[in-house]
Amino acid sequence: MQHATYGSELLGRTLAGTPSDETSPLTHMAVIPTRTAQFDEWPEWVHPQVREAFVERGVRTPWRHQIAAANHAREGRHVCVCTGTASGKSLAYQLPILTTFAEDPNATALYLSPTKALGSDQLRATAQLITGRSAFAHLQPCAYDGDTDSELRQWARQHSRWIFTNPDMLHVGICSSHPKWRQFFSKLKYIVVDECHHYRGVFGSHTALVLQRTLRIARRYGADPVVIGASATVSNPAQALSRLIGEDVVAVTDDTSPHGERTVAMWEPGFLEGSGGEDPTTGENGAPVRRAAGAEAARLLADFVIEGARTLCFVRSRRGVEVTAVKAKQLLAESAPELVDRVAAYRAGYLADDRRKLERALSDGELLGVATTNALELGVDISGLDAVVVAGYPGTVASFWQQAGRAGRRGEGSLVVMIARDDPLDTYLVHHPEALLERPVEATVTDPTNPYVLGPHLLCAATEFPITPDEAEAWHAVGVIDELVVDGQLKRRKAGWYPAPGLDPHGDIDIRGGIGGQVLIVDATTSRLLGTVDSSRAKTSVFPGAVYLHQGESFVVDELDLDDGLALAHPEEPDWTTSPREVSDVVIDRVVEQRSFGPLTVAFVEVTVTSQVVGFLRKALSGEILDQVALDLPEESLPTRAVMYTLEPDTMVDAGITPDKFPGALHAAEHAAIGMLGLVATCDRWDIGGLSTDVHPQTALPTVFVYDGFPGGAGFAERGYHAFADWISATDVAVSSCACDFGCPSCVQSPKCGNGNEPLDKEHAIKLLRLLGRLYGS
Ligand SMILES: Nc1ncnc2c1ncn2[C@@H]1O[C@H](COP(=O)(O)OP(=O)(O)OP(=O)(O)O)[C@@H](O)[C@H]1O
Repeated sequence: MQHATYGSELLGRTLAGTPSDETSPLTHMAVIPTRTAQFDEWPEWVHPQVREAFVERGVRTPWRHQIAAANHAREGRHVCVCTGTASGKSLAYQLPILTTFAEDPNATALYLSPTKALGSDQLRATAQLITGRSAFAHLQPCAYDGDTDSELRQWARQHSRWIFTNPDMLHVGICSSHPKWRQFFSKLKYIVVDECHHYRGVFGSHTALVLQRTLRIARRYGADPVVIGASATVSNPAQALSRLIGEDVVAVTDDTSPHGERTVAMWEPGFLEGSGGEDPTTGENGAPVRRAAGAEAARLLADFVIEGARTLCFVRSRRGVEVTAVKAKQLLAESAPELVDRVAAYRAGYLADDRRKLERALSDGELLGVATTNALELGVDISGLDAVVVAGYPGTVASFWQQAGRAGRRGEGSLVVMIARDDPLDTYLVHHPEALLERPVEATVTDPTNPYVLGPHLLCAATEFPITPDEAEAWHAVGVIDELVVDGQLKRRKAGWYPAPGLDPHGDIDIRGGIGGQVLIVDATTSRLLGTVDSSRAKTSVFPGAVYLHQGESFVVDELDLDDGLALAHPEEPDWTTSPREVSDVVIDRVVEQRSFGPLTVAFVEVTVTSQVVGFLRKALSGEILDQVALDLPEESLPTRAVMYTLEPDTMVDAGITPDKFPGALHAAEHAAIGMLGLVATCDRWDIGGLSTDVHPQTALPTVFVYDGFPGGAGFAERGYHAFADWISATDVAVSSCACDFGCPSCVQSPKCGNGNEPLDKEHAIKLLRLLGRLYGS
């Protein structure tokens, strides 16, 4: 049994032998104190068999927040429960749903999760809860997703009263054939939207429209379902769920479950030294390179395992997971060979059975350390670990807490270590821990009015039931509908809008992939389908020569055929990674909104970005550049939205930036700002792009654009526009506090720069960012 201060002690032992001066990897430590439980009574309305089921599973008394949320749902209010990981959110929705099932033998419910794996976990938990109880004999909870075979699907439609599915299947397999689901829809009492913080960006916008279509169908069949949202980490939960369903929502946020003391450490790996010590290893343009977060994570994982701490180590990439586990095993082989077999790797693509085995192995102590991708972030009943290592900021505060939340048994201490990667946002966070530890999780950005998302859903909605004028109004869809009418896809009649004959739009929407077609990635040696990639991203991710990773296996792409939507690859494990080089242009199509402050103008604009991948860089795994390879791929254009600023050249000169420094200053400031946009919007740098120029043909001024990498936009640039002051001042702090001399990946270099990170001028970028901060709002 560990004790309350276990986390801090484990950290202390791990730090032994590292420098204690300013080169110490520990940049900050925080202690989150123990919280004791607050209980409530079982409400009168809870069916005795439901209560019995919980008591038998060890839940003798519910926590207060569970009852608060359950009461709202029972009383017919849409509710979003946002309390920590493992705070018993499932009980909050199971209570009202199971009670309703026990009272009404025809009632039905839907459970939605962003991943199939989480859906099957929840289904299993529900099945265990009700097995052998007469009140639920006819419930037949059932999964209905891409893996369900057609016989079972038919059975589920007819017999199951609780369907566990995901937004993709709800869209393509349920809403599209609603007449077959008539009985189910007409009795639909509850819809659970689990892990609702996952529905962000384009995926979130699609899911919002799927949910709104689902509610609409249920109402047409006479039902009026209550929606229960759940998430450990969503900002403004009432608003987040309300955006998804388009209706009012109440929130329950006061977590009354108990947890032990949690120590959170921020960790920054030191710079790599060359073999002689005085010849440091360098990356692009001679920049210093830090020790990789994965290597540092492997060392901590091995250390913690030696200490006997049950540890989960989150690594961003699948390959990183394998490398971290292998390295940790190598370290253990040297110092504690008996522990080598108690470390394992885990990543997406594993089957439910493997997950179960892993959960069991971790909880009974057979395994002590597991390196994983975020596949284990959601809904796996692994909590109560002694330590969690987060190797690289997972992109959102929400994910960070989701991962960190796996540490800590009730009443006992635990340790969370967040290791910074060589990246401006990671660097900023380990030096400004308040921006991670004290900041509310970021607003989930969705934009269901994006015409590229809305248009196809309107077609689906119209084939489900004709769209009424009130609905068109509520979806902010009048303009888009008019265009669909002009296109001949919708017909206007008296009662509303009808689909053109023969229209079959459901299959054209890919809820996850964004917008447009898909490119299939195939192993040409075996004809095996490895995966798919959105066609708009194919040329930057599966260009000829690209190293492509699939579930830990490495492939090199030989051929990309954009017309046929096919990328052919062969298995190969080279000692380098590849990153595309791209040239692009931005044309401003329309200014949506703008603000001017003397010589500074900041605007939210609609743009068309034209880009062409012209080659790629090969980088050694240490970060060193090996060479550049030229490519000949077609030009592409992306209509999207951007936040943009322009500055008068004279003002820049007055601020100490001479015209010869404009390109490097603007380019470096743009890169750093892209890296930091994730601080104000739920996105990472791969969701957005940028362009800077010392004279833009339309503005005739030095201009910087940061745009959404999705047709029609995804809402990220818009957040940047509205949170411009916070975003730019954090960017300024990130760049100026970075310890490098001339710019490195931790501040102004970008791993996806189309120009090989040239020119970049860190010193003048800081002057530029200061100037923006001074002018903005003045
Ligand atoms: N009132 C309670 N008293 C004691 N244990 C409880 C109580 N409520 C739930 N639990 C237990 O806590 C554990 C976590 O519950 P659950 O999986 O519902 O949490 P969660 O908030 O949904 O977690 P996650 O954030 O991982 O989705 C389960 O093992 C559950 O049985």
